[in-house]
Amino acid sequence: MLTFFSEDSRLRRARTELHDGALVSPFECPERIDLVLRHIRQAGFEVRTPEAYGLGPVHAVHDADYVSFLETCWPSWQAAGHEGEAIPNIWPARSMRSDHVPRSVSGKLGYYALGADTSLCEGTFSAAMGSKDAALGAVAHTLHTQAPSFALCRPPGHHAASDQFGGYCFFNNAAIAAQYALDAGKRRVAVLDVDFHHGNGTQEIFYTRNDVLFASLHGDPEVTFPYYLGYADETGAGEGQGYNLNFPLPPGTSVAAWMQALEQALAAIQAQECELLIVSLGVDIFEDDPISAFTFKSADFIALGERLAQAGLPTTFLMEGGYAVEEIGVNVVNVLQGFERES
Ligand SMILES: NCCCNCCCCCC(O)(O)C(F)(F)F
Ligand SMILES: [Zn+2]
Repeated sequence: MLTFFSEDSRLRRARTELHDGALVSPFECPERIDLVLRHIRQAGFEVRTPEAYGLGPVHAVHDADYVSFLETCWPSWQAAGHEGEAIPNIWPARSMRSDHVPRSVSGKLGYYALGADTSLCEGTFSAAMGSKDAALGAVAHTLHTQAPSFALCRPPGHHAASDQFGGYCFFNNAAIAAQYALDAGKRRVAVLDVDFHHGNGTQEIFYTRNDVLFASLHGDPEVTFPYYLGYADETGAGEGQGYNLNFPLPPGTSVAAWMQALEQALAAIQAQECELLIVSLGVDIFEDDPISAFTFKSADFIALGERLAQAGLPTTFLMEGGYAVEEIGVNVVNVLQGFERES
């Protein structure tokens, strides 16, 4: 399967992540790229550098002030004399106001941040630009040829909302790709999120719209990040009512139960006559993933790819999560090869 990847993805090399009360080396590290690329190349997939699509497709999804913040935060943080990486420690929490963006970079940081797990640092903006270009290159290829494609997106995107970063995400690659497809003439696009964590950002971006059907299978937010979105009663609003489907599943969910939820998601995608399928492919549903709690074995990823091919839609896969265990490369390629064999 044709793979798109931008070397700019390597430019974000955060040193710290606030995890379980300590600053640790980030789980979402550049080495993930090499783990996946090695297996992609062993599988014989062509790897193509995408063209630079600029900020237009980003502004079609994200607010301009948020994009400007991402571009200027790191230099502003350094200019303010802060020693460490840019990590928020105050938010417009419930008791505060959120109709005003403070002038200070510390105030802006909390305003635009979902949480404190994602440090901003040198190269973050450039890497996010490379990541969304890979997504755009892949979806443009699928739109042009009907053939499936894969974008090795890093950093990931599905937690990024219209004006918020977090969960290792800055630009919502899946939303940017979906909007690009709609602008290219598709009447309805399905975004299927199979990452262990709920795609809160993708949900927020399309929540009141019926031209994107968002379906997500994920760890129950009662006990799983991002905790505050991803419940089954979130079904869309206004014109989007019925076009948002959440399938929260308890930690330890069997693959059989997970696949049953997938059947429901695919039935809805078929019923709503979607013309393109974008898969937010997180392979952190793997049984050995260090920060997740589902039970996929590597062979189950083949079955996942096969089942998605049976949906019969032009399909673009975008890399989301999956952490530095050797198997993430095997698991990604298993999905893509399973899909290709079944197509
Ligand atoms: N103790 C719980 C710590 C949770 N920390 C943040 C987890 C972020 C997951 C990111 C992801 O896997 O959903 C993505 F696909 F975006 F990369
Ligand atoms: Zn995840």
